[in-house]
Amino acid sequence: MCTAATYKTKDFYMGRTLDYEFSYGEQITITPRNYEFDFRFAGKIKSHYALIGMAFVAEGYPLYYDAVNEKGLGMAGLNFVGNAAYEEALPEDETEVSQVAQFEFIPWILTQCATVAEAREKLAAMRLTGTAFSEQLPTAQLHWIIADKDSCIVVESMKDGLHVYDNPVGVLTNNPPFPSQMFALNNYAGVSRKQPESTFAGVLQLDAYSRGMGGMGIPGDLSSQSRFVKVAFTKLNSISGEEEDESVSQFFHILGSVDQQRGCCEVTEGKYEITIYTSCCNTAKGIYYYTTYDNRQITAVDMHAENLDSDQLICYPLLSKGEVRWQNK
Ligand SMILES: C[C@H](CCC(=O)NCCS(=O)(=O)O)[C@H]1CC[C@H]2[C@@H]3[C@H](O)C[C@@H]4C[C@H](O)CC[C@]4(C)[C@H]3C[C@H](O)[C@]12C
Repeated sequence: MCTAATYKTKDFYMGRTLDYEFSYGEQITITPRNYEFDFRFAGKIKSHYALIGMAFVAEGYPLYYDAVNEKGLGMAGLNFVGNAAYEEALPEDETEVSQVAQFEFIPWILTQCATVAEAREKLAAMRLTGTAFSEQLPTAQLHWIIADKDSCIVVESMKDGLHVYDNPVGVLTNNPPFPSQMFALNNYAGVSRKQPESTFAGVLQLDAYSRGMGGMGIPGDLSSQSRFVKVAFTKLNSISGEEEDESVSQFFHILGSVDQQRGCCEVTEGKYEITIYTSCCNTAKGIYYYTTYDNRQITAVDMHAENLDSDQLICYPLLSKGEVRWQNK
């Protein structure tokens, strides 16, 4: 499972949890402006917006899971297994629109678009193909969240075509498709951050017998639908200061509400999904903050500390070993 969320204070933040039972060896990856993208069908882009995000670099190519660009547009891919369906690639002379392989989708949008509005224009003129990166790295079944400080959309490529939905909640998890996720929020219309009132039945006077009963009724399991509801409630009720440290701290608490602990979700015999990493990107400043399962200390990489006019990828391996800060020895 995975969860993505956006958060706005003085700046705009976007991030995700990556829940899985193994890691591909992903790294924080900065793609500077002059790294040449050689798209499978859409040709080369030599000069473009710079990106920072999490990617598995294969054969020198950044296979992004989530990223933001220097203009403040962000995007993340989350599993959509069983529902994702892509187009067959057509010969060039049989289509007028750009064909983009699913593994190229994040760089295709983020190298060229500064806003969600511009991304929408690209989406209206493209076919997303199921082309695999390689035999060893087959097609990933994903859907995507794309956001800037003003709006957020979800893109789902399904058997009946490419859907682009407004996302007023700024949250995405996995299955079912986004409209069903949104619809499920109706079941929680009565939930409140306040202590519950006794409205169960007129003949009964029920007691709010403990503090902390705000949010009563929100699901707590790790299913995708439940995480959607939980993180939407947490994010939309979230209160924090506006400063960077307060915003980043709060963001990790929002995604922490759906953190996945080893042992709770067995995906195959003896294999457990865990939150491998959690990210939070300040989209205005190009800073990628992250924690890992064993390293709860927030670590950060700033894209603007690098030479963004270079043509070489810049990678930082995840610092995944945690440290205890002793106070008495
Ligand atoms: C497994 C990841 C999604 C995690 C997630 O959503 N978990 C939920 C599990 S569940 O269904 O709800 O059980 C996805 C997110 C991004 C994906 C990667 C990116 O799309 C980049 C390439 C794309 C290649 O086609 C396959 C390898 C790959 C490197 C992908 C591997 C894997 O599918 C990733 C890492």
